[in-house]
Amino acid sequence: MSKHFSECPFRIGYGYDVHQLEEGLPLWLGGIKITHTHGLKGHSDADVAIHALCDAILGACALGDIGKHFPPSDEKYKGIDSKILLKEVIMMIHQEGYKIGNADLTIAAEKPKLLPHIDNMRECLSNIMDCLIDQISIKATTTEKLGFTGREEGISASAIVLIYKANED
Ligand SMILES: Nc1ccn([C@@H]2O[C@H](COP(=O)(O)O)[C@@H](O)[C@H]2O)c(=O)n1
Ligand SMILES: C[C@@]1(CO)OP(=O)(O)OP(=O)(O)OC[C@H]1O
Repeated sequence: MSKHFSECPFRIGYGYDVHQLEEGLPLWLGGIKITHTHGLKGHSDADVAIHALCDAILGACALGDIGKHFPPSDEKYKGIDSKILLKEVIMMIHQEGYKIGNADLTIAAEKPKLLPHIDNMRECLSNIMDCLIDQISIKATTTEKLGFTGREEGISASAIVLIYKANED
């Protein structure tokens, strides 16, 4: 069911997510698997960066959040690849007539070093999001050993997204 949006052709959205680190789990971040001693725990593959991004995109369209569309209580999402969820979210905004303008993400992780993986993540996400790599920015930061990210208990991610109304012809 299509919603009635305001006349403004641009909308922005913000998303934030946290997942706990556990030894021995695979680490999925920004759609790619990264070699590390610990991975993130969740009902899905726990890709915290994709989850923040999905929430930002859904937020831009006032469509709720990922938990509303893909409930963690539903067995069908157990272990699911978050790239599948992102693709579904993109389809939802396309249905409303919107496309991705740009997205900017920050991942807070004490370890591992993410810089060598950032461009692979951007390429992976831009392919799913039907946009160019330069429309996706991903940054990494430590939290200087402070807080739960600093103690390597978890990783957080935040995302901001601009979407625009695409021409109908
Ligand atoms: N997991 C991380 C965290 C940070 N980086 C890169 O290091 C730079 C410095 O980090 P600070 O937290 O000291 O500001 C940061 O700008 C990133 O380029 C990283 O690669 N992986
Ligand atoms: C991705 C979903 C899928 O069930 O589960 P989790 O991996 O637990 O992730 P979270 O960010 O806690 O919640 C969102 C859920 O939609």
